[in-house]
Amino acid sequence: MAPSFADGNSLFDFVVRDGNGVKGLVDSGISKVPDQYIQPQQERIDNQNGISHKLPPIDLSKLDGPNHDQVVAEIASAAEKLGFFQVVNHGVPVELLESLKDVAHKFFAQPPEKKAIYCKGVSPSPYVKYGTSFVPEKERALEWKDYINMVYTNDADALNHWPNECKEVALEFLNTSIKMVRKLVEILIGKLGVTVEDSRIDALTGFKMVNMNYYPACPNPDLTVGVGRHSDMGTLTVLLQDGIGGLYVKVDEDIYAGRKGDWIEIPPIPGALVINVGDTLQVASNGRYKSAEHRVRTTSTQSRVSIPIFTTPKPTEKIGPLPQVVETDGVARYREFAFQEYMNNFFGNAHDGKKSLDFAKLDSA
Ligand SMILES: O=C(O)CCC(=O)C(=O)O
Ligand SMILES: [Fe+2]
Repeated sequence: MAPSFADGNSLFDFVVRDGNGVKGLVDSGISKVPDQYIQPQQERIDNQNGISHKLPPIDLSKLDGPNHDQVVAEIASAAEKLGFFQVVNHGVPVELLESLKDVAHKFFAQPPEKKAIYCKGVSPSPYVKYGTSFVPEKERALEWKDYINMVYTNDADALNHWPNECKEVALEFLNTSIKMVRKLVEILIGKLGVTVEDSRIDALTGFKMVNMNYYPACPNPDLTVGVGRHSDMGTLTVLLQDGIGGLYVKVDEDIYAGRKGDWIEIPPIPGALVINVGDTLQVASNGRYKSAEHRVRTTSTQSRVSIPIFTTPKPTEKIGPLPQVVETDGVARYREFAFQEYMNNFFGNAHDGKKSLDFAKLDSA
């Protein structure tokens, strides 16, 4: 029977506090979205006008052949302009991508009480958190998304702490992706004209987590968002999306004539992974690479899953523009900060586009 949410508090308690999530809300039999999910007009996503990102995915196997330099140039150009690109032949087995989507669906199909054990404050592990929306306490309108977040420290911890339903596949995804991430960061740092020892690459990617996002089918997709406008806080994100679509990126540079400020869809490509630049890489490159503002639409017909790996510095790491880049540019556009401070600011506010970067911006930015 559909629960009655006489006031906003009881809905919040049901969805957030008791861990039923949006999935629980939909399963309770609602026929329209509750007011708490209705986005202000300017945040709603009109999918009629969207254009699709037509650039072909970058074939990473070509890094080992005669076209190495051209592929390097494509990667750097994508990171400078859109901050988003797709890759194939990335070293992550394609069958693993299928298993990941399956286990994500299986995890969220469990009864709420099986997932709620991982809610913030009660989770048996500091490495696992299940939740809904982004920071529900701070949001004007909630996001139509449930998620599980798994922090990586080492393989043994992951196998001991992460949920049984998904730990093996999620760990293999992380371990195979991380090799590609290191290669991409090396390439991007190299293209800045900087020689950075391995340790600096470790510093930029020393903290890793895997999320599984679940977006239930939504009765009013035109009123809601799956994820609101934001950029990711870390260095690079590797994202597996399923075939449903709905991931949009804001065009910041004039890469599509006259399209600056528009949103373009990153279309699902079977076997491909999506890579996007996060705020940390924008800061480290002194603004040369762009963290991409992105958001996710909901659909009325099917539930969607996505599985991102976030690579970020360790919380204790000091982050700022790389000194050699500042020297070349003649100006530092961002200040130095401990990454923990950046995280506190990021998770202390609702999603609001690229506002997260204001925390580090200097007047010269
Ligand atoms: O679901 C997606 O396609 C993107 C999710 C996302 O942007 C995030 O989890 O930060
Ligand atoms: Fe994101």
